Amino acid sequence: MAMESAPDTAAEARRRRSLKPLGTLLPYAMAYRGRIFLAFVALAVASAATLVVPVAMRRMIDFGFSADRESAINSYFLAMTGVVLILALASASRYYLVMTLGERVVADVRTAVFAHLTELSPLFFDTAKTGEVISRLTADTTQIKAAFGSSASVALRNLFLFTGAAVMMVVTSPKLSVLVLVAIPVIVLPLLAFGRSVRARSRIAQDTLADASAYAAEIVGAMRVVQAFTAERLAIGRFSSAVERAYEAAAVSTRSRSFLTAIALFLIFASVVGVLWLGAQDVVAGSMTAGALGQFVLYAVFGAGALSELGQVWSEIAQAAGAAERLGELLHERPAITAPARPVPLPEAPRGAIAFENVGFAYPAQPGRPVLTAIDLVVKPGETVAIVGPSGAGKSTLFQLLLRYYDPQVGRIVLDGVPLPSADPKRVRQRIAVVAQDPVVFAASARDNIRFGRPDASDVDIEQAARLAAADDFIRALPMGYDTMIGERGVTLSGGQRQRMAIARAILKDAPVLLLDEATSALDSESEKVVQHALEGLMTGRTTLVIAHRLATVQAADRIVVIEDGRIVEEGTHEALVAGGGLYARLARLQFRDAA
Ligand SMILES: Nc1ncnc2c1ncn2[C@@H]1O[C@H](COP(=O)(O)OP(=O)(O)OP(=O)(O)O)[C@@H](O)[C@H]1O
Repeated sequence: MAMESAPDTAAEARRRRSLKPLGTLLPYAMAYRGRIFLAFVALAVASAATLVVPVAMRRMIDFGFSADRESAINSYFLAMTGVVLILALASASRYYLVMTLGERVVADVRTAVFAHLTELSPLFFDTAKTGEVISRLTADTTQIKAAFGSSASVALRNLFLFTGAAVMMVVTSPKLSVLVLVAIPVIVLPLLAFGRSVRARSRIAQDTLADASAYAAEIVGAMRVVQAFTAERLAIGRFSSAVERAYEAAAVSTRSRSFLTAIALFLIFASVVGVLWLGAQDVVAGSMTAGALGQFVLYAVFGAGALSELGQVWSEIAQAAGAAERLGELLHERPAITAPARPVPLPEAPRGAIAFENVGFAYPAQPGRPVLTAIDLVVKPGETVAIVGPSGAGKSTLFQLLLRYYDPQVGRIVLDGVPLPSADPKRVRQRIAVVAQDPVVFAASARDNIRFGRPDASDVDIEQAARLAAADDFIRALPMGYDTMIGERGVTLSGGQRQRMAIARAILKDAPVLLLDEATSALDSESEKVVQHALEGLMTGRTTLVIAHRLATVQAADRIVVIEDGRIVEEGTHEALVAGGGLYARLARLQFRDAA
């Protein structure tokens, strides 16, 4: 990943140079075999046409320029034009075929990686850096596009050209070819040695740039906070020094690149001049025609050009191999939670019966710290259970386990008679509707935001759900009603409005089990009443677990479960628990507004 800035170790460098990871992409490319074949044909034709040009030139020099051969001149030039036309058409076809192939393959890879991401468990996203994942999806795939598109075709074309030019050089003049053969290591070896250090420097430049972008992304997401603390100067200072570091690294890398260019140009052209000089002696001595020398030099230039382009392209392809490797890692990441080979079907006619049996759990990120201990909780179909407890007690974790984002290390959870690990997690989640404390709205229309609850719902269903959730009025008042874009790049909704959207979503989903995480802060008492009313409608006839922050909720619940430090410490009705004078009585006094 471009983000990592660890220094290159030898093993790392070896791995980097291996092209094996590109194999990951082979299946994606092979879906377009026909196009690859056509690209090869175009490539071969273009290379052959290029190689014909020096021969034609030699003939013109040696035989063409004499007054008595006027018609021959005409036909040579005509033939040349024909060759050049073929060259142009074949090159254009190759370019088109190869570039669209790159775009096509990368589009498929992106979709595959994204689809795979949606399958991964929350455990992966607990530890993965969002920026890094996004960079794999965008930057790494772009590198692959370059490799599949331009680089691969440039490499192949130059390989063709180099081989052809080398053969034709030997055919034209074996003696000069031997000289060139001696010159090649003199040119190539220093360039190779120097090229490696240039690559290392440009990698450092890339990494520092990634650091700067990561910092910018973080600040852009938190601009309000930065401004609230008037920390703009601090932010600018840190960003500009990150940018400066990136500039310094880029300047160093560019300096060594320019130096490399100078050396390469000098060595290559000095050798050409040398060969030309030796050849000129032969021409003077009469052992070689001027045309043959011209032809030879042209092939030598073609060959050298091809070789230097191969060198450049090599590093691009190696980079793409690195990118492919990182994408491969992502694609091979297995979700921690999967459906068993033969999942036990949940009983039809869902009842919504939930049982936590002696559940003990610690988040995989902190295995040594139990968050839930010995939780025994049976919730009957249709029952409403309020969960109360201090912050960090483990209330939301109960929901996460029920949704099977994680598996408990001890005990088990049973839904409608089926232990969760025996069932298909997707089927389990289909039976559960969630209204989160801070509901997410997507950058989509209000209608599509609600439709998220049930993708096949009709517009009528959606508006019905919105009415029940007391969201219909405010949605209709939006500039374009249900078609108003909300979320990022759209209308910003208030906390209470977002909650009602989420409730509408849950109503639309019409699942037998409802998980509510009440928000206290988002609502004023007026909208609280509206939301409460909407929720009551939603809760009837469903099994409901609600993390309760409101007195009204706990009073309406069939049962209250009090959690402290991951254990159930009290259980009963509001009145019984207040009378008991335990933790709940204390919490109730402190926590519930208008409790007095
Ligand atoms: N994804 C996670 N990875 C690691 N630890 C977590 C994760 N989510 C929560 N925790 C930890 O688990 C503990 C219980 O968190 P949980 O969210 O269940 O508490 P809560 O009772 O819902 O609190 P609150 O009322 O403040 O939302 C906390 O100490 C928290 O730091």
